[in-house]
Amino acid sequence: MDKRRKKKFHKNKEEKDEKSMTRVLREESEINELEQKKLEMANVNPDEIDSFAKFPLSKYTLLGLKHNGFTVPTKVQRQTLVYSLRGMDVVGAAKTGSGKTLAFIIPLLENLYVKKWSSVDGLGALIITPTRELAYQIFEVLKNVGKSHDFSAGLIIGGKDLKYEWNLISGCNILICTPGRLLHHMLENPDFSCEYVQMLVLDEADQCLSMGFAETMNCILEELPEDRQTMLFSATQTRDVKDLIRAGCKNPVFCSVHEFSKTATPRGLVESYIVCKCEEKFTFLWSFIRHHRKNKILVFMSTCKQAKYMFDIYCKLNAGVPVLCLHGGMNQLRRLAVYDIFCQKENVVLFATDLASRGLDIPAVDWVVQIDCPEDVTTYIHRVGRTARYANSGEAVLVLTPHEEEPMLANLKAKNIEVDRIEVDTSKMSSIHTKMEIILSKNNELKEESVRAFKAYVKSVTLMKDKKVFNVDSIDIDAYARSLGLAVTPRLRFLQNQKKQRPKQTEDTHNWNCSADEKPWKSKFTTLDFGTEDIDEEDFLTSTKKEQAEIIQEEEESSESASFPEDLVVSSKKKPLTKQAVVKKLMKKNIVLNTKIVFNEEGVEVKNPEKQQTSEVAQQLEDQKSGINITQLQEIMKQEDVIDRKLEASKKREQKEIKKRKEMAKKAEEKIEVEDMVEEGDEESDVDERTQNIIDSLPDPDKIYGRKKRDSDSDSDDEVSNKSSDESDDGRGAAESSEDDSSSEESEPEKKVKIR
Ligand SMILES: Nc1ncnc2c1ncn2[C@@H]1O[C@H](COP(=O)(O)OP(=O)(O)OP(=O)(O)O)[C@@H](O)[C@H]1O
Repeated sequence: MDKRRKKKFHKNKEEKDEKSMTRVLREESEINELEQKKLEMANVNPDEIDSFAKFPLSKYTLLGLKHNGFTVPTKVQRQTLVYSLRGMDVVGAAKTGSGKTLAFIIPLLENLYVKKWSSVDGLGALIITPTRELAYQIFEVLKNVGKSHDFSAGLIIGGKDLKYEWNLISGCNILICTPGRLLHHMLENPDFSCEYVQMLVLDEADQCLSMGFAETMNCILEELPEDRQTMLFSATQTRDVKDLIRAGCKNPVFCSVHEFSKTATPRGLVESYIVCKCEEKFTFLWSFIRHHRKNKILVFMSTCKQAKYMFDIYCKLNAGVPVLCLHGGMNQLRRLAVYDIFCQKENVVLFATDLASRGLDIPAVDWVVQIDCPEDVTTYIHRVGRTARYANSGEAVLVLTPHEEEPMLANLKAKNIEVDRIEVDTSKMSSIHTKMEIILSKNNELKEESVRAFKAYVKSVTLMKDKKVFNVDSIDIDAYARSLGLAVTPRLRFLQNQKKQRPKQTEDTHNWNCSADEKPWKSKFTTLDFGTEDIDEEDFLTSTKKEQAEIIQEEEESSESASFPEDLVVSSKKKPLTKQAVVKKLMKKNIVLNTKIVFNEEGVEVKNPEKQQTSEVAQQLEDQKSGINITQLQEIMKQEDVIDRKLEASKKREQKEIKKRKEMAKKAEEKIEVEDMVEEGDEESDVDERTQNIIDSLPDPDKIYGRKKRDSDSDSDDEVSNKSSDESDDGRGAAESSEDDSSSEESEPEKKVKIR
């Protein structure tokens, strides 16, 4: 290094040191100031704080808040920050969309800052939340608001190689995680340490502490140091002291912001319900979606299988609005991509399970439709809370069956939730059962999906805890199956078994066909009549028939013939094969019927391995340290689509080749048959010639035996002739085998034909 460069290097270093020194000094004096202000806050009335600047917050946090447009704190933020900033344990309860995320992110950043937490100190704060989408959303808020701070944050939500995450998360100061994945790291990663964790946040605390996560959470909580600050947040907060003790809360301040509010749901939310029979739900949904095509709609269903089926059938039905689905059966990339698309689009329908019911902050959702009755009031509150967030308005409609109506309304009323009944304009309704049936009759895969959706729903009703609301006997099983497009009602073994076990008495009391006196609510309201179809729908029906025919043709060409050998595809003309016959044929052809199902470490089924193929960008994403860039995700989805298309194209090419080969083989067979016939003709003349030659070479029998004797020996002549013919057969065989040899070199299909 020459002198000049050395000098410059030293000068730069000095400048850097000076800068960091001033920063350290400035931060230190700021921290002292903040500590002083925090002490004064004990006497402040939180309701009088009308700006974040009035809180003892660092410049970095205030900058982050300002950049993201947060200047005035919400009620839950005001009420909780006065305690949480002083390091106290807080149990926060506030309506959905009221800003609870910032209420825990701000104290988390501030308290680490005041403790001068740095990379060498390791993990300082943990945020645990029940779903991946929610964890991702919190991570984004943290990234944006904490931009000016020096902390490193990580997202652990599964779906990535565990070992790869080991080293990466060891340097993180803040971790946002789902319970399962966090425990995975705690158990399997020797480098992972929670020894110095200063703060624990449980978002959607009641769910985190619920039965479903009980074991996992207990293990996690055992590993955390007792001397820490704990913050619990939820719209439906737990009040169970046992839960609070389990979570490690010490003298927590309970901030129930909307405790005395008239209703437990947001002010800008218009809530209503409709009553219709189970089998009429999908007609209602179809008409609702068709009449709200310009809106963003979130439809909640009970099970993954229903959400998947609804999405797939709506893709075929063409509702005139983009449709999406979000459920636990999807892989992480798709889930996050769907979530992002739904956030961005203005008119779109999302079929989702309760996976999407909690915490998701989706902008501008116009409608929340609960096509299946929620499990309980808590679920209801979270589902409807996906609309009317912060200062916005929104609408929610709950679909109840006549049986569910009375008990569910009573449950809602008990929690201060009033919903108005709306009568549906039946003249604008049209049935889609027939359309669904047409599609299913030609699409086996979809039919199977429909069966699965049917069974899953009935099972879910059977398993619901609240037996007053949910009664499987109130469902007209056959009619419900029809409403899903099924021509035949699938067998429900679990229901039959259950019925066998149940005493007859209870069955009778819950019977759907009970007398009018036993159903007081039924006499109050008229049942919906979905008889009339509007013109719009009529047009739709004609157009879809054509489309359906095309779809059917395509599917028959691509899927069926591709996956089954020709003789197993039952054509309409042929006699249908029995199940046993199909199985026998499949076994003969060495086709494996039961395929292995592979699960990943998260317990999620790994679908078609081809589908696991990821594009380059996807692999880059896998290698990322933490967090998911949504623009990158979109890019991945595009590239994945290209790969999917290529795969599809190559499959089609393969099918074409197979078809071509078969045709060639057939032609070759025909050609050989013709040649054989020609050969036989030639040979016959050869035989005649040869026979003639032999006959010619023999002595004249007339000369030896006289005319009479020869006549009586006509049989032996035949013998000679037969023998010659045998010889000629042999000769033909030889000729053919030599032909075989030559043809085998020339063309493969011909050989196949010969062998067969
Ligand atoms: N102080 C604020 N000023 C303006 N907007 C805010 C403020 N605080 C939060 N918000 C906005 O309010 C919306 C809802 O916030 P958040 O997601 O934190 O609600 P939540 O109470 O956690 O809801 P849920 O119970 O459904 O999880 C977000 O879009 C957020 O950006």
